[in-house]
Amino acid sequence: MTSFLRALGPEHVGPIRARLALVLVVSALQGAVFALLVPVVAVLLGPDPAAVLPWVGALAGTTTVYAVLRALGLYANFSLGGSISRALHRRIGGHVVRLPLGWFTGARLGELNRTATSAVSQTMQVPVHIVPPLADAVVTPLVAVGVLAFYDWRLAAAAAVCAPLLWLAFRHGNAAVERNDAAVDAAGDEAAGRVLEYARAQPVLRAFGRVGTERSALDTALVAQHAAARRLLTRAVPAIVGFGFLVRLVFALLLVMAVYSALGGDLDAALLVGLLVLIARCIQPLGAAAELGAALRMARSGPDRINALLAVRPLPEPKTPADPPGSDIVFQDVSFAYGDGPDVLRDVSFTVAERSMTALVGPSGSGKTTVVRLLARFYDPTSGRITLGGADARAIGSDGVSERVAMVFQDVYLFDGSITDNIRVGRPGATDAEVARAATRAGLDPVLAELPKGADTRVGEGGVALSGGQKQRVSIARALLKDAPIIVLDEATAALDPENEAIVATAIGELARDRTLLVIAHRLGTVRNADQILFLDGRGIAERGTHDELLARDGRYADFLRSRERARGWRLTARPS
Ligand SMILES: Nc1ncnc2c1ncn2[C@@H]1O[C@H](COP(=O)(O)OP(=O)(O)OP(=O)(O)O)[C@@H](O)[C@H]1O
Repeated sequence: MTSFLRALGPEHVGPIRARLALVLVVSALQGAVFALLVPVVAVLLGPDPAAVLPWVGALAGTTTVYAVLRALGLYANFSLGGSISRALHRRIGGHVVRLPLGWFTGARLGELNRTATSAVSQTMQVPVHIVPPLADAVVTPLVAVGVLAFYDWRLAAAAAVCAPLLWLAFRHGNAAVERNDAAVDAAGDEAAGRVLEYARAQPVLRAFGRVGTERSALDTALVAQHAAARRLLTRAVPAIVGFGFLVRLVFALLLVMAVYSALGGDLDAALLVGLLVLIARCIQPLGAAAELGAALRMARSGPDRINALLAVRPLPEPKTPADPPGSDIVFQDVSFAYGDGPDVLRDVSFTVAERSMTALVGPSGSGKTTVVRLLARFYDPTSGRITLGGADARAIGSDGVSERVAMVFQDVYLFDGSITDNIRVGRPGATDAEVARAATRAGLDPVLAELPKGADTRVGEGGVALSGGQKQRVSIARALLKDAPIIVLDEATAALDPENEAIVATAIGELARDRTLLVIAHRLGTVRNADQILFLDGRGIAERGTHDELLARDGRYADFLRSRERARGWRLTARPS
């Protein structure tokens, strides 16, 4: 319950407690209605049936109050369910937008998807569909035992002795679910992640003729999920059925005792019938307790999952963000590791002067992307500091950094909307004329002229597909519109056709003008033009200098270029003077 209330947030504690109180009152009233059946039946079958009227009145009154409160509870459930799911979606959404961009990896997206859908619905189930019948299962029989005690202490004592036994069986069922539920959940996460991966990897899989799912990671994950669910069922079902059996055994015992007392003359026959009615009415709700307990246990993973997400700490943000005018970049003794992994960068220091171009070069996995992620504040460094225009990125804050830095990546995400909408992502308040100008400067006009509705043509899902070079031009148009002083550019590794290549190069030249540029360089033309090249090797900067200086040194950069030259036809010559 604590985990559930924590997930909902403090403003829901009051309403949920009130709902819980109503549930308990309704269950107790149900017990009272059952209990009143005892005197009604007993008096009706006794020597003076006319004396039943006051009991019938009490039964009718209690039943009316019970029915009204039960109906109110059902009505409250509807609005409670809706308000819980709205509150949880707001909490999750409000939190996720504050998380560092580095948090959003592929696996995390699968997790987030499950948290926003099944975890929310599981959490909603608890007060709406699980707690009310569980309260009936526990409170109603307790009231019945109280009534038994009033009429026949031996029957009540027998019921009280059996109660711990039932409790143990209930706990046993819950423990069986608890032991296996975490495994089912983990297997579900793995399968959800693999489904996403399988969908994303379709081009690669098909290219290699891997059309089916047999022997794939997805297949393994689905089989594991199936096995985990079967294990849960095979462990939990016997425990749940066993509990139901035990409940019926206890009631059979009470029935035998009651009949035995009646035969011995210790219990009035009419009262016996009344007590039998009471006992019989309690079997059904109590019998469902184990199943509901298991459902409650399984639903707990919902709030647990939401709490785990809410516990991910956003990056600290300044109260009054710094707003430096400059756009030079300084990395000062920056070290960084992903989570508990090894250092990807160690004591990295470099300066990118305002309006200059720095190229990041290095083998795959050497840390180029990590450098630009740190610059864009996807993460904060583990130690050291990064300054933009002289102010620490942490003092500028995530929003301030994002305003200053425009990113042009090779895998451009296009929303399902028009090209204009997609460019306007760069600056949502931009006018149509500004968007059109950015499109022209990014070399998009020839593309738009070919499309049926020009810039209003829908792209992305359900719309026309753009080529890699065309998408990159949309990304450049976004950056031009954003007009940020610092540009981070990840050059396309995939070869573009010569025409596209020339247009993209011109558009990038347009973007780079008067701006500070940090480029993950894959093209010889770029490294030649860079004011500074930083050659990374997976720990830090192994070499730095201009293309000519580094070639003259004939070190690792020159080696790297030679291997590239062999692989791709880069020509290794110093810049013509
Ligand atoms: N999200 C992440 N979580 C954990 N480790 C990561 C993550 N991203 C990158 N790494 C690791 O950090 C190291 C540097 O990766 P990075 O992506 O910065 O290299 P890169 O030079 O950009 O590589 P490439 O040229 O292949 O894109 C690699 O060992 C990589 O496995």
